[in-house]
Amino acid sequence: MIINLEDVTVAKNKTILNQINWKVERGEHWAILGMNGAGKTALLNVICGYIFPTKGKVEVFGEEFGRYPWQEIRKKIGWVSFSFSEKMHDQLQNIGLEVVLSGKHASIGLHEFPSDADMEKAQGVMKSLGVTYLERQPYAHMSQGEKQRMLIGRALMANPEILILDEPCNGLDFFAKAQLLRTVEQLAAEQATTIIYVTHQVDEILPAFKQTLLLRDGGVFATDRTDKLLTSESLSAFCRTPVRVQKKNDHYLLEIEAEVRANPSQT
Ligand SMILES: Nc1ncnc2c1ncn2[C@@H]1O[C@H](COP(=O)(O)OP(=O)(O)OP(=O)(O)O)[C@@H](O)[C@H]1O
Repeated sequence: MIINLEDVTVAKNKTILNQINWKVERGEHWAILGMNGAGKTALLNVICGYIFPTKGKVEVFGEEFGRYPWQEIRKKIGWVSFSFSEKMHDQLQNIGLEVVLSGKHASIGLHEFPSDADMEKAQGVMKSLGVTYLERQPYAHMSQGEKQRMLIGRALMANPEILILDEPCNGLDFFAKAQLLRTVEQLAAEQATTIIYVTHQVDEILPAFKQTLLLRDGGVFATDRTDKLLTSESLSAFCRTPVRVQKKNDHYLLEIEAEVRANPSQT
């Protein structure tokens, strides 16, 4: 078990997370689907030890929160967040290769001359993400989609045992999104790393994410195999509104029933 949450509750002036139970086995790939304000970020913060649970037990890599130095746990987790890409001001002048290399020590710039082995690894990571062409390009001049892939590369440089992709398609146009999803799909197929993909969007949940957690109002609505959860019936209950889910070319598509009724040609 790589993550084990038991009855985790976080209460501030309101209940943010409510009795979360969730178990992740090493090597599994999970999607976390939830609307705005469902508690996705809070849940990630609990796992990474930035928010203390009010009640319940948090175990990561078999260690219990409160009984183990969590900075050691964090070193083994790569959390790639869209909001982080906005905060990378210090990386702006760095070229792609330097951004990826800096992930080895989770630093902003490069403080030491990289070894040949590190260079080789960074180049390998960039190749696997399809961004070799960005090795010499300043981060500042990259598109949003390229920056996102660069940040994934940066996280991979530290050999994380858990890779968290936190809404990585935010702000991407449909082409960049398709490209990024292809990269994620490939990553999930090739890497032994446990990947957690956090999203609002059903169509981003790729076949490689075989397990899904539906998070609603700070609580676990359901956890199960993705193909069992991403159905019209279960997502209608989850969304509290009739929706229709279809699978096309391995992608799930969700339509709100009212829209379908307004345009019967789609049925
Ligand atoms: N420190 C805090 N104090 C009080 N309320 C908080 C705190 N942090 C988060 N919340 C609230 O908890 C709820 C869950 O927030 P969270 O950011 O985890 O949601 P989310 O699922 O990540 O949403 P989004 O998809 O919009 O990013 C929200 O209603 C938020 O306002």
